[in-house]
Amino acid sequence: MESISPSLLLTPPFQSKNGLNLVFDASLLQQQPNLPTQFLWPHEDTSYAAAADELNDPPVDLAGFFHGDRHLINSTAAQIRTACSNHGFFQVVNHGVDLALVRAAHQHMDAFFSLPLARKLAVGRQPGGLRGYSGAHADRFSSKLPWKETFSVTYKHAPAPAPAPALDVVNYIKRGVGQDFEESGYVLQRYCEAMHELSMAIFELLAISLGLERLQCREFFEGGCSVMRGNNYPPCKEAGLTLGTGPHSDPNALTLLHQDEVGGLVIFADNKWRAIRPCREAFVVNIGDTFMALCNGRYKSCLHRAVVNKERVRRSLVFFVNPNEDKVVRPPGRLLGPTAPARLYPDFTWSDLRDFTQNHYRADTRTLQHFVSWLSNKTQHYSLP
Ligand SMILES: C=C1C[C@]23C[C@H]1CC[C@H]2[C@]1(C)CCC[C@@](C)(C(=O)O)[C@H]1[C@@H]3C(=O)O
Ligand SMILES: O=C(O)CCC(=O)C(=O)O
Ligand SMILES: [Fe+2]
Repeated sequence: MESISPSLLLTPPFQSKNGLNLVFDASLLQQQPNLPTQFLWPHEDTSYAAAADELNDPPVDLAGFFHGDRHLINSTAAQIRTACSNHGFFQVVNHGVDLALVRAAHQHMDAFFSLPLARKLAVGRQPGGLRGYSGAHADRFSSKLPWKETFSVTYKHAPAPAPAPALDVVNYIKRGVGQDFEESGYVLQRYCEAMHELSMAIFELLAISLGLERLQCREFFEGGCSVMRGNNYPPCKEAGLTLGTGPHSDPNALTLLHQDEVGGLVIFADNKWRAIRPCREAFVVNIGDTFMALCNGRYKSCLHRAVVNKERVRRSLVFFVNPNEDKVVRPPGRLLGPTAPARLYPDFTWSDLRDFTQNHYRADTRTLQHFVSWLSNKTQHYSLP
């Protein structure tokens, strides 16, 4: 804490129980002579990311799937099978999502992040919860802080014959941020609906690619509560010493991400860290730990991180798809059986894994393996960095 001036620390009522919290105000932090030590990441985490070559996998074109062309559906599923078996990452184009909606979602997130700090903190994430504002996660961790602020909302899909469309996102934003953000609420609600539709299409392709019934994965994930998050990564003079998001795999099942034109997403593929060149028309798709467990390790959960830029703010929109919290994650019979490998992971529910990452363990590159040992012995103690 010595390197931080008192104006950079939160004062009551915004302080958390565990004492002094850093204020994530990037322009004030940048006036410090050195990057505050809380934001330093180990050299082995920052060095590879900076030197990364680009990954040049061609994107997956979803046009054939949406036109119902059987031949193209099979070749698309084969392309997905290869990408997911190798590194758990691919990008999709011709995905049917209106690019004007994507642009609007970025703009409304920008408007939120431009608010005075006090208004953002008023909708601060509650301990253990997944929605709300967070500045560098400084309320949860005290070292290796990510150079970012995030705003997250939760979204549960209301199936078609519902009596009235669920407006959870609109209501949360109106109540938490203010009536003046009602329009943002509607835009982000529509964005979540579009992401939900796209994720269901991808689950169909994942099921085909695994040799399952086409609707098997889709049905498993219907009714889950997803999280939509805006990440705002301000510029950082000492970008090479910190990270926007540290190395990790996503604990949820599937992640759909849209990065802006600045770039900064780096994934681990073919034994190397590889930069992902931004593509306005594409969504990045990552397999997460829950899907890896569900398919008994056939598909890898993607290791990735985000670097920050020296001059420019970078933004990304992320949609984390989860199963319903009490659904048991167990590979379907077809992925087991006499010729398939034995079970790699025990049964668990998303609520177990969510609880683990929110209350016991900071998600990183080894979340799933630590989770498995924690499950077998819940008294095992983890300390947050
Ligand atoms: C269950 C979750 C935990 C995180 C948000 C969702 C899905 C991804 C996780 C996260 C993004 C992985 C990197 C570390 C993390 C702390 C972050 O940088 O935000 C993770 C999220 C979290 O715990 O809030
Ligand atoms: O911003 C990015 O490109 C990556 C963010 C990420 O990995 C996450 O939020 O889980
Ligand atoms: Fe991630």
